[in-house]
Amino acid sequence: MSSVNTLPRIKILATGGTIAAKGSSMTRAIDYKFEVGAQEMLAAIPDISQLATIDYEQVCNVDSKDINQDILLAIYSGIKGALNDGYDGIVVTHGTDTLAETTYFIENTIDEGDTPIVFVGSLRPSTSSSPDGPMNLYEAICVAVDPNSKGRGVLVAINDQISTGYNLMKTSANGLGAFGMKNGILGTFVNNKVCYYFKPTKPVGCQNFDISNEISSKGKLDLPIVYIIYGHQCFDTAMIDHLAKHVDGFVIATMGSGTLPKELNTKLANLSVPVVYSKKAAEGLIPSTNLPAVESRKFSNVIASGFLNPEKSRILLQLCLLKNESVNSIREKFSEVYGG
Ligand SMILES: NC(=O)C[C@H](N)C(=O)O
Repeated sequence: MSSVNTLPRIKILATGGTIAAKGSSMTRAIDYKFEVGAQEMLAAIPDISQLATIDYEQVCNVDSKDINQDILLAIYSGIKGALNDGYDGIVVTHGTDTLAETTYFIENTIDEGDTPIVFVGSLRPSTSSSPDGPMNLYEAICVAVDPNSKGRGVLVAINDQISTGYNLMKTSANGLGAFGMKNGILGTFVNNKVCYYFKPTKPVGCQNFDISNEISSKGKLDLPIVYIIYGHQCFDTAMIDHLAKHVDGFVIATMGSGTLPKELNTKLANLSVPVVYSKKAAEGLIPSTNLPAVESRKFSNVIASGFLNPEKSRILLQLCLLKNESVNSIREKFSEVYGG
């Protein structure tokens, strides 16, 4: 009698990160090499074959600090391809340092329909005395096969926590609980059981940019150049004049909730490129009412980031500029982030 395999089909896209790393000893958590491929990662969780039929693709094997536009596009194309191929779920293995940038980019550029897209990484390399990667990968696949994961946008499974990729933020440079942000935690695990706290919904402010026309026939994407500036005491505004020659836009991490020294405000607000006012603080938001002279619209190039931190503001501004949006339309997109 022939048996029909009815297990969900999952596609793994492996990109590297600590989850794919080997260190020189079991206590060494830096200076590792990215030597673990998708096949070896899956070999560490043999029980997964009872839950899903898995195919994999090695997109690259790098530290996430080295993810550039070409790799970002390769991840985007890998996800698009897996969606076209009708997989039931997609899991992307990725380094944690820039995980939130990739998940935010994918959330805003891919409409996943009913197919869960789940990112996963680890804080310890595979050679650690107790690596977290295998369990994190196992749980990410559990999320990808769970019907309750549909309609929630891009998800992240790390350290027994399911989060939205949109709100994700690495809040600690080390430690298993490195993704300790307050907003955007959707659920947890008990063993391999996925438990959501909420019914499916997408985070407020998700955009849906169709970038397919902007990808060249050679498969390249040239995103506009946006620099992030970090506000601090004794800021030398001459730096802005120098940088402004090279950019299509700026994001400024303001000192508080939109506050900057007067001289810096005046400098930024007289530039011909858009400037998004974001924040150094991990939590809280910048409403448009906190922008300099917003009532009179005197400074027409300044935009409030809402809840978005500088990295995410950079990506949203890049996508808006890629689509040649006016400053007013960019401001609208940012205001959707907090309903402002
Ligand atoms: N835990 C990690 O994955 C950190 C690593 N440096 C990366 O982002 O690739």
